[in-house]
Amino acid sequence: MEQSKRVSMMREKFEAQSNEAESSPPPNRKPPPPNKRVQTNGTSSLNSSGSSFVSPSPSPSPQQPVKRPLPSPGVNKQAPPALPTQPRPQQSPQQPEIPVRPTTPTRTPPNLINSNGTSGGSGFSSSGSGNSGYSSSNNSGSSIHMNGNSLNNSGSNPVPPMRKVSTPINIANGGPTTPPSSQQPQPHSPYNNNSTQQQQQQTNIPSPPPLPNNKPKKLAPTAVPAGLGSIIGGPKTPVISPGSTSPSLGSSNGNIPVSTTASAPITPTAPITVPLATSPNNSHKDSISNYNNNSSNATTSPPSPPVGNKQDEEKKGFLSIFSNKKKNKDKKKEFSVGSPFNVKHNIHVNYHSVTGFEGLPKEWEVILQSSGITRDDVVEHSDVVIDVLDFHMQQQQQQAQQEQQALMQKQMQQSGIPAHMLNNPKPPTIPIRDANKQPHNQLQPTPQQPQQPQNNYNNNNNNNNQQSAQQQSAGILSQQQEQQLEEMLCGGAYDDEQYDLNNQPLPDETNVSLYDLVSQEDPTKLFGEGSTKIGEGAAGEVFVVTQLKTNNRVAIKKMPLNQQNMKLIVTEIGIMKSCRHQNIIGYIDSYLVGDSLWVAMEFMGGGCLTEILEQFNSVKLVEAQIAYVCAETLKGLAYIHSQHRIHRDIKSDNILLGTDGSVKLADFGYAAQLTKSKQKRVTIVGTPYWMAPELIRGQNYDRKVDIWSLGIMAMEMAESEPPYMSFPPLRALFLITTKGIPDLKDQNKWSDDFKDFVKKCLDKDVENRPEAKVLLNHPFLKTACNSNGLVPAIMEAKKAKEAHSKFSIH
Ligand SMILES: Nc1ncnc2c1ncn2[C@@H]1O[C@H](COP(=O)(O)OP(=O)(O)OP(=O)(O)O)[C@@H](O)[C@H]1O
Repeated sequence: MEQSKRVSMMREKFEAQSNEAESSPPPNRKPPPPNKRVQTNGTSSLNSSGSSFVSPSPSPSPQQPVKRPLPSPGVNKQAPPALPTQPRPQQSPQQPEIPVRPTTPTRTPPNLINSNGTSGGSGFSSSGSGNSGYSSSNNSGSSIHMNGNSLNNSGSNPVPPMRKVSTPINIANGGPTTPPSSQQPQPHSPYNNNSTQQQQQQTNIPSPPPLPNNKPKKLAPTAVPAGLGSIIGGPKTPVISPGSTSPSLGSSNGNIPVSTTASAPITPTAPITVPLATSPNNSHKDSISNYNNNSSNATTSPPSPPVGNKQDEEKKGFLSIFSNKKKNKDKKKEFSVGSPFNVKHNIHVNYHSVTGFEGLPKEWEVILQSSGITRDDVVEHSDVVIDVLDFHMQQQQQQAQQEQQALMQKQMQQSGIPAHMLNNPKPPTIPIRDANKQPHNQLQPTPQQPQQPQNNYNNNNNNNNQQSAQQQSAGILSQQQEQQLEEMLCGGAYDDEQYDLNNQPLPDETNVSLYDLVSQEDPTKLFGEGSTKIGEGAAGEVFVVTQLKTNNRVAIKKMPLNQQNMKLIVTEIGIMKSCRHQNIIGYIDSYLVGDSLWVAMEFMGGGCLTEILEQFNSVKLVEAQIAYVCAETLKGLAYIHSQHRIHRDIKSDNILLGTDGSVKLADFGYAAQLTKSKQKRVTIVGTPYWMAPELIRGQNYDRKVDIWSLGIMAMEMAESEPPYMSFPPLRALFLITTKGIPDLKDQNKWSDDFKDFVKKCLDKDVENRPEAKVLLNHPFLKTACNSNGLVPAIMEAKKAKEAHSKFSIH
């Protein structure tokens, strides 16, 4: 596809998403606290208020030897309902399919962006450093004035300071499942000051929460778009100053009128509508148009197309690289010009014939600045740059969505109406395969889940495949299956058959609702009163409590519920519940408590693998330990892959360790179930540094993305951090995609087997990248220690951590 067109579509999509974001419903998962992965010793008690676990936050230790990533604002853990995904339309103005899952603070990526959304060195600065050719300090070109402002200026910085790098993200490239919501206040936006009374009402006064059966209404086009639309086609339309020359991003074809070129002055009283798409039928354009003009008929003669003089052709701006590729085509674009009102010129985009653009919309500047992508990169890998920018824009949009959702959630809480009831009177259903036995006396089978005995595990009888597939989608294990699972859970021997993909036919999609999955019991009667907070992530907080019946310690993850994360949570617990394997965290049950869902699971006293890696200065894993963790992780992966599931967020943070050295996969928030109708995925989900290239590019991908992430995790264990951690996420994504993964730093330190294992996991050619089951036979894994071999590292890391924390207290 032509670059200019792609840029144009990307912009269109972004603006449409920005609009959606402004009008999208309340938040999903709880935004992450400043410090994730904080182990605390605070205790609290359970109650049914939904916020019963209270635990003092640990004091941050300034003495931590290894800094883990702070949350990256632009890189939000996004949640996909993985189950069923929309294909990724290249030109979709729709929202991401899946709710945003807030970031979790872990490692600290470089923060190249200051509070003004600018950084040095990228050459994209609008202030014109003059070094790169992407900016200009010379305003010899003409200037375009646009009304409105960017997210940066409106208090919603599109690329806020980095908070966390290891933040999982999830971007579905299909349409949004997020119904638009009521209005959001527009903090500090100049629009608020300049807009009409109607605008003020719509942007500043939060509407009451929607009634249960009313689908939240999408904001009228009067909503202030969050993204570029706010600058370009937003509430205030760009006003072209007399004689201005277009620095339009897509000026060559007129697709992306950041500003338009006008051969004649247009006075502030003249209505201007800036089309955001080339298609005259583009509904998004129409909506913007109507918004701007309050009159869909207000059109005037089209302004001249971008000036195609020699200087323009020589422009060196970043986007000209794309736009110049087809510069002579599509110049005759129709512009409808409506009447502006109460116009103010807040943004000035200048174009300098030599140095490029000055005053580009903040979002674009920030994206370019933070990416660290050079002009040469763009020339060489323009497709990748567009993919990465596209990806980044969607992230920003999701970020904005999160913030709005958080606000709405707060309003709902204040109104005393449970968020999940307001947003989601009917529980969402998603297709999952509940292969597990329904918990006793809790769940009534749904119509889609006839309770029939079945054999969906290790079914070697091909004749039974069809029947088995049906049974799988129905759930419930036979006695024999139960037995097999119990053996596995008890650490019994496994055989290769259990990981055979052919033995597990793709399931049909089955709709399962949250209410089908949760227990109706009162957890406050099941667990002891004292609880200790042991962790915190984007999805919620984790506590350890005592199960009264067994006197065992169990972990409870408490996740606030709302419409956005409902699907995600259903996916997570649906998959957890139906996974029974020695290397998968054991699911106990889940409970609805107020507005929250409590998920009870097996407690892993060793914490997560990251906790060892955080103590890298004092605790270093040796190859035998790395091989052991890789092998155990692979067993878990081979198991879930055999069920046609993809974890999609494999990293040290999601590997939990027992004090006995056991290793288990956790956090299935981003897992996906492949089904007969959806055998590949396109949703972009994961955590940037661990993401496979095919996933970053938004291509069809499958379970092999987990193998890639395992390879990154192996490097993480060797070097304490994943490759490219010192780069900002966007740059890292670019490097992963274009350059692949660099070799382990100290080549002499590691065996050939280990290096080969890593290399095989990180093969960019998906076909060559081995399946989990195949990798289990890799010679490197033969060198693994046993579970006892990992225990010392777990204990040492704990000690080191305690020592640091004591040190920091005194
Ligand atoms: N079963 C468990 N046993 C012990 N600790 C746990 C358990 N589950 C979670 N934790 C701790 O709580 C932390 C957060 O848990 P988890 O990763 O599941 O939450 P999350 O909100 O999904 O996080 P993320 O932001 O990574 O998605 C983990 O890193 C781990 O330290």
